[in-house]
Amino acid sequence: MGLLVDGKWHDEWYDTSRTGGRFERSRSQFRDFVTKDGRPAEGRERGFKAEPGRYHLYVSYACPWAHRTLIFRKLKRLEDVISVSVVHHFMGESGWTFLKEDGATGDGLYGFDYLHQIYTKADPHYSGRVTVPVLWDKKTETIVNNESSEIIRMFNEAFDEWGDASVDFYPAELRAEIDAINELVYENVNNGVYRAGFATTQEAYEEAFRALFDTLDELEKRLGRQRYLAGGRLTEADWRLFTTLVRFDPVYVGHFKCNLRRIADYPNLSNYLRELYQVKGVAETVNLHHIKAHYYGSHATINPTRIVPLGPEIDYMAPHNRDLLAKAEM
Ligand SMILES: N[C@@H](CCC(=O)N[C@@H](CS)C(=O)NCC(=O)O)C(=O)O
Repeated sequence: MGLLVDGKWHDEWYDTSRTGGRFERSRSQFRDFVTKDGRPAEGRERGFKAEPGRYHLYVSYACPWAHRTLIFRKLKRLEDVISVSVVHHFMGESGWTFLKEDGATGDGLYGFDYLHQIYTKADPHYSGRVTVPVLWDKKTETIVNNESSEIIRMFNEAFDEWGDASVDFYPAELRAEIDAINELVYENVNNGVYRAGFATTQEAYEEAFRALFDTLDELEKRLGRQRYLAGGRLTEADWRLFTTLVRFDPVYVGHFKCNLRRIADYPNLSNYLRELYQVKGVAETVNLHHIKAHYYGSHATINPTRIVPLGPEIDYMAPHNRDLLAKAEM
């Protein structure tokens, strides 16, 4: 685990000394958009035109943020349009690597050994964390964007000429609702589990833990009234929650000490999780081996023995009861 400073790799764990033991996620730095016409998106500098075969995605199967982009690529039928490389699940002193074993693909473009080489190829003076996902432009050989919430917005519409235009996870009439849910879920759940797990003081841990379970309790109630987070229609908000829920019982309960309740203890959340898992194509994007091996194996400050627990036994393919709640007409 480390970061680049002016293009040089430094092996360093997160510094929580100036934030009272609180983990603060750093802001993603590459923020341009691929657009249908190639003009820069509002407020962004560089323009990138949507073209089949031009873009490449670097992901980890372990990472919940990268997982969002894999789900969108799959459900928008972009697998032949956007190519992918999968990093190895172990993130050690060199950060994410392209070690080609155990389901990792290696770097399909340059044959690099480390993901940080992709960042310095884009910007030889880059300073900051080297994270997945990365959306790479093969034509200009640079990083377009390394912020998952924006990459999924591009996948949702920019490539519709080649993908499935009938699928829209961010419909205009639900945007305000989706944005509000995203904010709550990002802060307290998606990032909340990390804030609990990476906290280095009791106080910081408890703060994150309480906000996490208060929010899960609230979501449980919401899902008792409606089928999906924004109502009767499956949206981006659901996929963003899904990638945390699917990792929760196998990893966050134990490794990140998020153990007040398991998702299995929440009837609505657990049925909802199974429904999403069973959406055609989604199970193929979930790699529980990479997920468990990454967290338990890579975070030596939290799990120094690096032993990966064998349990729990979970059947995400077991039937769910969400048909009891109406699905909106699409
Ligand atoms: N805001 C980013 C966060 C991505 C992120 O933090 N990814 C983690 C893996 S789950 C990572 O690559 N961490 C490496 C590091 O922090 O050094 C996004 O959503 O795309």
